[in-house]
Amino acid sequence: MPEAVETGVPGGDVAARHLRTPETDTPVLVVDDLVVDHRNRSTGEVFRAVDHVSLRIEAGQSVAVVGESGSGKTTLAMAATGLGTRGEGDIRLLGHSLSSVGRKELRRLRPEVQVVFQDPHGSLDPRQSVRSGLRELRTLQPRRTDWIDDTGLLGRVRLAPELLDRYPHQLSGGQAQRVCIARALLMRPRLIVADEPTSGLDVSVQADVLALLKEIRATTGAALLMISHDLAVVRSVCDVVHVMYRGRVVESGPCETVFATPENEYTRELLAAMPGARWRSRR
Ligand SMILES: Nc1ncnc2c1ncn2[C@@H]1O[C@H](COP(=O)(O)OP(=O)(O)OP(=O)(O)O)[C@@H](O)[C@H]1O
Repeated sequence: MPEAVETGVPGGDVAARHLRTPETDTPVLVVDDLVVDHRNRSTGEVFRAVDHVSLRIEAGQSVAVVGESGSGKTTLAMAATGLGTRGEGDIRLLGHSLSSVGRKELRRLRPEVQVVFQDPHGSLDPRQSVRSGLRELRTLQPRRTDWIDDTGLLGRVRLAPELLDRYPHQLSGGQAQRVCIARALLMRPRLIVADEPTSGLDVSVQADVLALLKEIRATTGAALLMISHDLAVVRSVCDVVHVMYRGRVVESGPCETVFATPENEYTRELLAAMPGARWRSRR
């Protein structure tokens, strides 16, 4: 069941009310027995990056995939959202199976998933000002994006309107990531995938960006799939965690349970080795 989420939106905020997605019982994402192989271009060797993984994200839920570098988190997220190598297994996005959906339907579904990447500057076109980048999105999706103007949108991610005329190289890492989040928000997605959204940022702005993602989830009702190696980040943002090790999900459950009483040896090692360990020992 989708959880009840307070919008926290002031009464007069028409744009925010329009933004909020309708509650629905259809899970945003269901991944069933996904297998993704990568082939090494020079040796031809096949490497199994995702090995029979299943997971489910309900409407409005906040789900994390954690694991060390190379464990297959990004491959899983990209395949599961139809944005990367598809692999084998069934993936249902908003109730539509990606293996049977037609091109037109896929085009309609695409904007429902927005990805925020680790490197905000790498995600933005260096030749486009913030304003012209937003204009391009509005041209591509006029009806989806007409709920708010540029100034209002930047306000939602706590950026001053003056930044509209800046180019990516004129933005700090934190500002650029907020622009990326604004671009995602503009599309009114049902699922936001955040792939290590704070690991390229100064420590001083990491907490602000996480707080912003949490707020956007609460005010829009969008589900969140957070990819991270940082357990402290996951704990502060997510309800449910899946722990990945060498392409497999080795443990899943509510964050509080998995972090307090990890059952898998690898999860215990992660907790001991990562910043989350400090959090646990402080409790
Ligand atoms: N396009 C590709 N071609 C070949 N191998 C790939 C490709 N993409 C990823 N891999 C390999 O698949 C494995 C999983 O990579 P993936 O990026 O999904 O892991 P990850 O857990 O997200 O790691 P990181 O946090 O470092 O991004 C790694 O060994 C990686 O080298």
